[in-house]
Order: sequence, then structure tokens, then C-alpha cells
Amino acid sequence: MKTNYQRTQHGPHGFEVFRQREFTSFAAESSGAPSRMPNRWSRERSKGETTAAAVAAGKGSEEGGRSSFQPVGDSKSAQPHRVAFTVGQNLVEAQMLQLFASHGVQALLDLRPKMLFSSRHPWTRRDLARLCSVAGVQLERRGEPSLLAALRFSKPPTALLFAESDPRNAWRRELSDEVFRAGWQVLHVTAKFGELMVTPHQELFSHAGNAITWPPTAAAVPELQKLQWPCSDIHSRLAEGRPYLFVLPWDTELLWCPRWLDLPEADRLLRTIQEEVVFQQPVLRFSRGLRTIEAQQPRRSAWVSDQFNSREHLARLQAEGHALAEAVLEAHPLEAWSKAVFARAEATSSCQFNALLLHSYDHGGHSMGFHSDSDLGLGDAAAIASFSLGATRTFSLRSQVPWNGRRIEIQVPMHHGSFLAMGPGFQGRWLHAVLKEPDVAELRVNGTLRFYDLPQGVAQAAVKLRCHRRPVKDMAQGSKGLSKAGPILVLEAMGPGVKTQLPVDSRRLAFTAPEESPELFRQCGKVLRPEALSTLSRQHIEAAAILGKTPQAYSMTGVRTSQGNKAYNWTSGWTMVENSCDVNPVHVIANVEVLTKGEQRHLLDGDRLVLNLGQACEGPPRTLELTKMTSEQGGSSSRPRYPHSRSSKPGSDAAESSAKDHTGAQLLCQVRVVRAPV
Ligand SMILES: O=C(O)CCC(=O)C(=O)O
Ligand SMILES: [Fe+2]
Repeated sequence: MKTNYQRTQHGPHGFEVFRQREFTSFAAESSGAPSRMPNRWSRERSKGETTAAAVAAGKGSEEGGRSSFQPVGDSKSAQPHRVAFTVGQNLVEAQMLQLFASHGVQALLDLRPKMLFSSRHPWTRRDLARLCSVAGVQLERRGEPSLLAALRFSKPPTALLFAESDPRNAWRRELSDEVFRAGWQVLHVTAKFGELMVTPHQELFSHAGNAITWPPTAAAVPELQKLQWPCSDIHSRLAEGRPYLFVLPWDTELLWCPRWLDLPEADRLLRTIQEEVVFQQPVLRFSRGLRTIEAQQPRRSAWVSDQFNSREHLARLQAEGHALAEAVLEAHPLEAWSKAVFARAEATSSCQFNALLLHSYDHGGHSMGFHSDSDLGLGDAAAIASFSLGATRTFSLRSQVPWNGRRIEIQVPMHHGSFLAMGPGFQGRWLHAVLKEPDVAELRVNGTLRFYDLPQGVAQAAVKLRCHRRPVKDMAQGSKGLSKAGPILVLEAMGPGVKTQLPVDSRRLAFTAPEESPELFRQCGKVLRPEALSTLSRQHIEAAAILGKTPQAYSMTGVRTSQGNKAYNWTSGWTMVENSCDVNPVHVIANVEVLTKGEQRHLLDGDRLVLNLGQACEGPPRTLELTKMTSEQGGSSSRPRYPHSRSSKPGSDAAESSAKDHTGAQLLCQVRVVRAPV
């Protein structure tokens, strides 16, 4: 089979869309060495800038004055037949078959963590086995001690199946780096907006590097002192008011200039930004399998750039049929004030930038969760600078892996007029965040300067929000003693900060009908510890409704309330979800609906609610009435308007059969959501 890819257009997130043509010639062309990839940068870059070919060959451009860049992979050892596709489990059957058939995939290596194998999972082992036997593909589980050993035994081209739908995320990123470094040609397959896209690993992660010289010296930053890790007194150094270059583990560097702007300069810049810049608070959308999740960004943002997101550029993309996400904000063109900011930041950091992302944290409740700046067009080689105006907020840094057995945590007090720069390689080793600080009442404006290595792409800040479908028994784990109860509502504090920091039973609360089990209801605050709320990166809690498919299934398992042997009244009707809060919208995840105040809909099996807990829900444990029972009975007339479906297309076969599957689904507890005391 001969297929190849031809670049045709850029997806709305800057992913380049490849249409299939002939594969073998593409693989042969590109797998030999990344430098032989036809590259998009060289077409677009201005004279003197480093081309991708030079980058891949490990050469920086002398003309452009850039430092040399080390390609991620060892291109010399690449062999034409060593081709691996990475795919996420969000691909549906037809897409998997399309991938197998058009690229001659011989083996599928399932690399998903074990816990994900459940009957609720999009791809069970059985489903995969059936798929592979139909397609004549060998299904393999990672049995070897290492992925590379497993790959060596598989017959390429091999598809690597990951839980993550985004190749930039976690395990999928890490393992594909490993495979790429071993000389394999790695091609990431994504399904966005109904289209299969293939992006070579190096296109997604290579960055030409924007450091002109790095690290900066006292020539650029007067009185700069270099401090080598381990420095136990780093926090007192950060408070000293003097500039430092902290040389941290893993060859990463942090430049700290606490007095970057003097007081009048900082005041003036803050005033100008407030006057000139229109900030927006977009609703962020995330793909989760076939579902889309929405949440309002807990801060206001704005872009300033002449290269990305201009009004004309976004309009052109839309005219070409691209649906732009709400989070893709139109950029303000550069003006005198912003040009001065770019020039000053470039002089201090000895780096080049082409976009400024501004955030307005209006108060301590506004935040940004732990993340690394890994938007498309950035990547590990990108150096990123950041300045701060207004209220002092803590810029928290945490190493991605332990150093001498423990993760390193550094708190940088970013005050009015301060500046820092994270050097090349930093994003691959560290996470950063601006967590909520309830005591801060004043506004803080932050600006991060970046260099997007994108040809006229769309700059969009990384969005990190995870939502997991879990089997019922796993969900119930966090409920300590509730697991025997039938319908359970589980609220789980998510977001990367929470997830990595807190054990599962500290960030979940699960309860049954409050009227039936008041003592459990009161325990909610104990189960969901305050840390879970204070580390919430997106100010949201997810509520997953765990439902029985049929009333009979539950009565057979003998569900009892905690107050006695009284069984639930399984046939009392559908449970509705209603938004009774006009400040914080309730998002019903399964079908991406935002319920405005007073709106209702049926709560269905698998539905999740996102509650944006803001000031309106502050105070002592407070009950937010979300749902109420209705007298509707199951059956065709009361069939939910929005069947929980694997297909978003109404009327499709999948939607029909899914609706049938779920007609018996009922949630029989009255759902109340309580905010735990902080
Ligand atoms: O507000 C800050 O200091 C951090 C901003 C940030 O991390 C980002 O824009 O990616
Ligand atoms: Fe960031």
C-alpha cells in the first residue's frame, strides 16, 4: 500500500493537516533523517532565521545569531522501516480501520495503563482484539521490560495506542520521545474536527530555539549573580531584591530580575495595559474521547502579536471553514508600549519573542494550574519570559520528576515590576502555576513573552484539564464505606495540580441521597480536603453521576440506604439537573451543554457536571440545589432529549442504539452539591 501525506492546510490549533497520498514514499523520505523532511518553516521564515533543516542538522543560524539546537532524535540511526504511529484511544473504530488500511499498519501495541481497561472504556481488550482480527493487525500488549524491546519484536509499521488523545500529553509524549530518540520515525495521528491528521514528532516538538545567547550574563543584566543548585536558601535569595541566574538540576536555568521596572515604570505600564488592552475570559474546550468538556478560564487573557491571531488571519481561517475555538483570542497588534516591552524583555533575557500573552488575575480567586508551556509552536527548546504588575502573586515551580527522591518546589514572589525567564529546556523539566490566593484582593497583570515557531498558525495557550471515565467500583473507592450503595454521585477535584498532589480519596467525595444518609452528607468536607480546593487549577469540580443501567440491576445487588434496610424507590423517575446559580454556569459534560439559570435537563448515565465555584458559592458548607426529581417515568415519552451517545450526530445508528441502551438508566438520588469548607 502506498500512501503519503501532502500538506494542505493548518488546523485551527495550528496542527498541520496532512492529506493522505502515498505512504511509503513519505516514510522513506522522512524516516531517514528529520532534516530530510520537507519543512514548513523554511518557506515562511525571514532571511537569517534558522531553518528546520539547519535545526535538524543541529546547526543554528549564524546570521540569525541563534544558539545551536540539538534535535531530539538521533537521526543517523533511523531506518526506513522503523515507523511508529501514535494514536489515542479517542479514535473511533472507523478511524482506526482507516489508519490501519491506508498506512499498512502491521501491529498495534496497547500502551494504556491497566486501570483503564474496564467495560466503560472506549476500547476494551475485547473490542481491540476484534478490531485487529478484522483488520489483520497483530495486537500486542506491552509485555517486554521496555517499550523499545517490545517494538523490536513487533512488525512495523506499528501503531502505539495511548490513553491520551493529545500527543503532547504525559505518557504519550514521554514514550514517543523515547521511540523517536531510538531512531524511529514517529508520526502522531490525531482526530480533530472529524479529520485524521498525521504530524511528525519533530514538527510537533522541535523548536528552532529563541535564545540568542543563553544564559544571560552581567552584560545583559547588571549585577547578575549565578547560583548553582542545590541552594537551600533560594527563597531568601528570591526575596533579596537582587538579580540571579539560578542554575537548576537537569541543565535548566531560571533568570530572576526582581527590579526589572522601577516603580513609576511599572505603574505606567500597568495603567497602559489596563487602558489599551481588552481582556477576555474564554470558555475553554477540551476533548475527552468523543466528548467535549467546557470550563470558563479562571482569569482574563489577551494576546499581543503581529504574527499570530490578527483579525485578518483569524477571519481568513474562518472563511476557509475552520471553526475557531472560543479560546482562540484575537491578538492586539504591536504598539509603542508593547514594542518597548518586547525590546526590553529581549535585551534582558537575550532571547527573541514574537507573541505576548497577557493575563489579568483580577483577585486571588483567579489562577492558573500547574502546567508547562507546551502549546503548539513552543516546546522544550523555547525560552519564555514573564513580567508581573500589580498585586504580588506566587509563581510556583515544581519539578516534573523527583530530584534526590523529592520533587523540587520553588515559590517565586512575583511582585510589581519583577521579571523572570525560563531558559531553553525548562518546560520539559518543570511545571509552573499561579495558584489561588484567597487573601489577595487586588489585581495582578502578568505578561509572558514567547517565541512561537509556527508559520502563521494560531497561538493558543495550553489547556490542561483532565477528566477521566472510571469504572463504578473505582469511583466508589474514594467514598470509604459508600461503595455498597447503588447510585453514587462522585465529586472529584481534578486539574493537574490536584491530581498529582493528592491521593484519590482526598480529592473525591461520593455520596448517596442526602436525605437518606445525612451523616455521610456531613462527611463531604472531610473527604474532599481543603487542599483539593485550594489547588484546584481551574476552579471547578466534576460531578460524575454513576447510574445503574436498569433498576433491576440494582435491586438484585440489594441496595440499602445507610439508615436501614429500606430499598430505594427505583422507579420514581428521572433525575433532572438544574442550574440554580446565575453566576456559575453548570456544564453538563456528556453533550456539552451549558445550562443557564433555571434550565433543566435529564441527568444521564455517564453525565458529568462541571461546577464553576466562584465567589457566589463561598462561605461555610453551602448547598447548591442542582437537581430535582420529576414525576416522569422511563419510556419513550420521557426518553431523554440528549441520549448519552457515542455519536454526536442525532439520528445516526450509534445514537439510536445508544439511546436504546440507556432508556433504563436512572439516577435515583436527589443530587445536591456541597462545597466543602476551605
Ligand atoms: O501568570 C503567570 O505568572 C504565569 C502565566 C503562565 O504561566 C502562562 O501564561 O503560561
Ligand atoms: Fe505558563
